[in-house]
Amino acid sequence: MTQDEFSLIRQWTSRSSGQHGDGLSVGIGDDAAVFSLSPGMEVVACCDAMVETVHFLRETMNPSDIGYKAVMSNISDVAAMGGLPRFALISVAVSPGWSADDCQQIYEGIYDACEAYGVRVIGGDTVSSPAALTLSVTLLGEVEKGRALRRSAARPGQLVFVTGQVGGSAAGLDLLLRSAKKGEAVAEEWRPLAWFHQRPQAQVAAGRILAASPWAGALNDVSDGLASELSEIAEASGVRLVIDERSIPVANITRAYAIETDQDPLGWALYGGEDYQLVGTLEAAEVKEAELRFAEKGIPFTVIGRVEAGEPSVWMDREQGRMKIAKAGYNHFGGAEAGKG
Ligand SMILES: Nc1ncnc2c1ncn2[C@@H]1O[C@H](COP(=O)(O)OP(=O)(O)OP(=O)(O)O)[C@@H](O)[C@H]1O
Ligand SMILES: Cc1ncc(C[n+]2csc(CCOP(=O)(O)O)c2C)c(N)n1
Ligand SMILES: [Mg+2]
Ligand SMILES: [Mg+2]
Ligand SMILES: [Mg+2]
Repeated sequence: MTQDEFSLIRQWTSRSSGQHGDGLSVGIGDDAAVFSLSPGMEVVACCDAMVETVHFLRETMNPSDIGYKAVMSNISDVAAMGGLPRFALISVAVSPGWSADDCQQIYEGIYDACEAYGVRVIGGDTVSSPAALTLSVTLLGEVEKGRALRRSAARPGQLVFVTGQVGGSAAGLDLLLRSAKKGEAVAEEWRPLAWFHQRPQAQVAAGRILAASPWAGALNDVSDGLASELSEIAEASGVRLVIDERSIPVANITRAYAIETDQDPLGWALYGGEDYQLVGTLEAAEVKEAELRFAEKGIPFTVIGRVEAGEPSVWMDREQGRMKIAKAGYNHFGGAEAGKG
């Protein structure tokens, strides 16, 4: 870095300059930001970090992808509460090897994600780090008082659904790592898989449909893999979830890549993670209404199973019979078998 901290911050956050109004009374440039929410709303707050070598490598993500995805994973957590994302605080720890221009690119990605979802960057922190660039985002959103959607609201008799498609991000990571190993660019035909990994899109509109409905149950977002997220719902709600293997939505290109590389797309869907789709439950009697609401917004919506009374657990019906799904998936301290590679 050739510039000082303060001029760097000004440069990186230039897309925030001149912002005020819409609830924001003090933005970047003071000791803290000051804002207010819309009347009748309560705050939804979350934070998620991304660490070099754990969440990304130079080979798997461009700097702008890193910024974009750090914001998107947080917007996804707000979506998983049924909330509307509003404001972001960005903390960046820059290690040697990352230039001012790399950081500028990270911020371009941050602002691209924020602008696509109506989020304002209102502050953050900038520090140096001896190793591993780390980006931590705090997202503040809002939801109508009492309407937040919890993991604990699944009830026997409800159906289990997922938005979009799952397993694509893990397939993309596999593709990116294989290409990097060979020292080659990603083949044109598989490029969409890389985008699933680098540029996921949080399902805010889906969360908002659910928060407004009287038929929504539990909700979670897919960061660690379907198996892990479903297990969290089962545990928090004290119910058994039974999933039908054939109904899990996996994109055609993900299936084709699995065949080409002789891998299991179901493994990516269950244990891969980082798809940032929403998975949840809803009243069975209202499934037609739900399908209509999602179709109106062009959001893919698939019923994948049902909620039953029983020991908190997740089961999957397959051709070979019913099997129990372990709470495996990405786990930061979970050892090799827990989906870390
Ligand atoms: N270090 C921490 N201190 C306090 N609370 C934490 C900490 N880490 C996680 N939590 C809280 O634990 C709960 C679960 O967090 P977790 O990170 O598992 O969920 P998530 O963010 O949806 O998943 P992911 O991080 O895989 O995207 C959240 O309420 C979160 O705020
Ligand atoms: C180089 C590289 N290796 C592995 C992965 C996979 N990965 C890392 S963190 C995570 C779960 C979500 O993170 P968190 O739980 O912190 O929100 C997953 C699936 C990756 N993205 N890049
Ligand atoms: Mg988290
Ligand atoms: Mg989450
Ligand atoms: Mg996680």
